[in-house]
Amino acid sequence: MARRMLVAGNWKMHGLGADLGEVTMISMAAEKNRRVDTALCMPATLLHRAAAAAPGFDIGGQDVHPEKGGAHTGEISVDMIKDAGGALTIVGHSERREACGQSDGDIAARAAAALSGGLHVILCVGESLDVREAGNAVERVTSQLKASLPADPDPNRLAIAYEPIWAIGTGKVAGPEEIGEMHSALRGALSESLGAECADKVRILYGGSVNGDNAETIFAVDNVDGALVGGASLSAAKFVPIIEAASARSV
Ligand SMILES: O=C[C@H](O)COP(=O)(O)O
Repeated sequence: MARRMLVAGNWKMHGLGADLGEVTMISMAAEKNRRVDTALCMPATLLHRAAAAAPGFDIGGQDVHPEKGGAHTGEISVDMIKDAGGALTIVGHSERREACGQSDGDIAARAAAALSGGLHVILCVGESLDVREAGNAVERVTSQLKASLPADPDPNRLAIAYEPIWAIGTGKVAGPEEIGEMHSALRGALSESLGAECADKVRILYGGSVNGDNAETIFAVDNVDGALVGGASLSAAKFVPIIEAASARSV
């Protein structure tokens, strides 16, 4: 089936109020490219202001806690993201898995809370270089996905992001064959876990050094339904060409 492309940016620990002009410019470009869905996942300090500055697309968080509230220093809840104008959140990013020791079960709980609270979710999976070089990438990442999936997710509000850890922020991009093999395997894993009809609706994004020069090639790969973009999402000059490449695929 034809799935709408989604191009999501992740600002990670970047961005001050002075950078909101970039969000406004990205919003204007998103409004001109309505064939694709566009989103920016912001640091918590900018969620509210970015949502106000970006009527053209969705603003989201970079992680979410499974509980509604409580003594969880440094965390953010579903209601806090929504209250700030957010519509989605990332869960399971490799930088959060590593920094916070999050298990696959933790990720599933975070995704479940976000979906039941009405947010869209981008659930990240990906292998280290060691695993890739040992030839175990597909097995590891499909297992990671199955163990990180929430029960009975709404497939229209769930996207998976395949992010090989060795490609994040390194300038090394997985080749089209590697991406195609992994995305096909992830579609299969979704089908085994959720059933074919549900799996067919879930978007699978690629993330890892995506930029305006390589986006067209990546988006041409089967089962690639968009991108999760880090560094190149920080400026309109670098992010808008990726949105336009997705839009060109969606004609
Ligand atoms: O969340 C985004 C990914 O970690 C990719 O980051 P990158 O585009 O800077 O490689």
